[in-house]
Amino acid sequence: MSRVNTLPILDLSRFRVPRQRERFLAELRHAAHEVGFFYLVGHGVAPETMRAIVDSARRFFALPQAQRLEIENVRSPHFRGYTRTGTEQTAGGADWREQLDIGPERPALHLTEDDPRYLRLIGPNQWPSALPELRDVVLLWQCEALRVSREVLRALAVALGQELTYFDRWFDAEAAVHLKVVHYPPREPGGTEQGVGSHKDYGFLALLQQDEVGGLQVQRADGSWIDATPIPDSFVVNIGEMLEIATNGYLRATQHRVLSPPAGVDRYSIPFFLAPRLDAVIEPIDLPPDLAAVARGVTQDENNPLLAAYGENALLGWLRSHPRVAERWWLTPAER
Ligand SMILES: O=C(O)CCC(=O)C(=O)O
Ligand SMILES: [Fe+2]
Repeated sequence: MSRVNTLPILDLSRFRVPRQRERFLAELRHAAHEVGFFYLVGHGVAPETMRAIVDSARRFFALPQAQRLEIENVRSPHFRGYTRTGTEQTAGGADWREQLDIGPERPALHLTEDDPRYLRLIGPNQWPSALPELRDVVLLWQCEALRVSREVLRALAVALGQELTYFDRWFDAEAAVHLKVVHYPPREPGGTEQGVGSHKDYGFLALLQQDEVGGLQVQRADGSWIDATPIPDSFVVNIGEMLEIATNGYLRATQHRVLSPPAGVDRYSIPFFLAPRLDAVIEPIDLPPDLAAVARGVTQDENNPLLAAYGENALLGWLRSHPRVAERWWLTPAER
């Protein structure tokens, strides 16, 4: 097999043009099966919307630390809010990035002991009082990212021989979103190069807006890395673990990581994650025989078991990546 050096580029607008649709679907199927990662253009998100969120990110991370810490995620049982540099854990190491985690705008539920514990992930966001415009900018961007990623998911359903709306059974548009506004500070002399450690994403798919700096890398099957060099006005899309499970490994959830920018350079990115409902139990898709014949089975990683119930899977990920929130709100005294 030839060795790919760049990620494929897909133009989503071709999905809407009847004459181009079959060809687009074949390319999408190939990219999602072989690499699990691709650039997306023709998505229709206004350049101003993409620019506004990066501007807001710069302004937020330039606030005095005391103002960022007003909305620190340790104040939220729902893992929402600001994470300081070096406190998030991935692949057993600390990530050299700070971020704002934002989910669906919903009130917390009144829960009893008998409810599944992952329902406590539902709850309000925290917004910075020093930058009130951030909320509107982020919620508009979130709305667009949801529209685009749902269209990609629909295209994937068709590419897998299913109805356009196949994935809707596991889906609740109001609940399905999570995004991060991320700042990767420059590498420090003698410091770590781990912007974020190697990992796969949990949900159906991720849609990433990155600035012009670069640093995202995607792992090939032989363990080497491809640079996801920034392409202006594009998103980077990758397959999440739930699609790997649903397709018995026909689609690939690929390991990826970010290397810290060099001295003097800051990187900003906004990853968006499209997820099933928390209570969804993902079942295998009845794939067409030619696709089923080349499904590789689901990769089992003992550090990261793939569980069928999405909410439990997501919760384990949150607990692992944010130990301070876990300790404060989630672990019993015996577990601490
Ligand atoms: O910032 C990036 O380029 C990627 C971030 C990422 O993979 C993640 O947060 O899951
Ligand atoms: Fe990721």
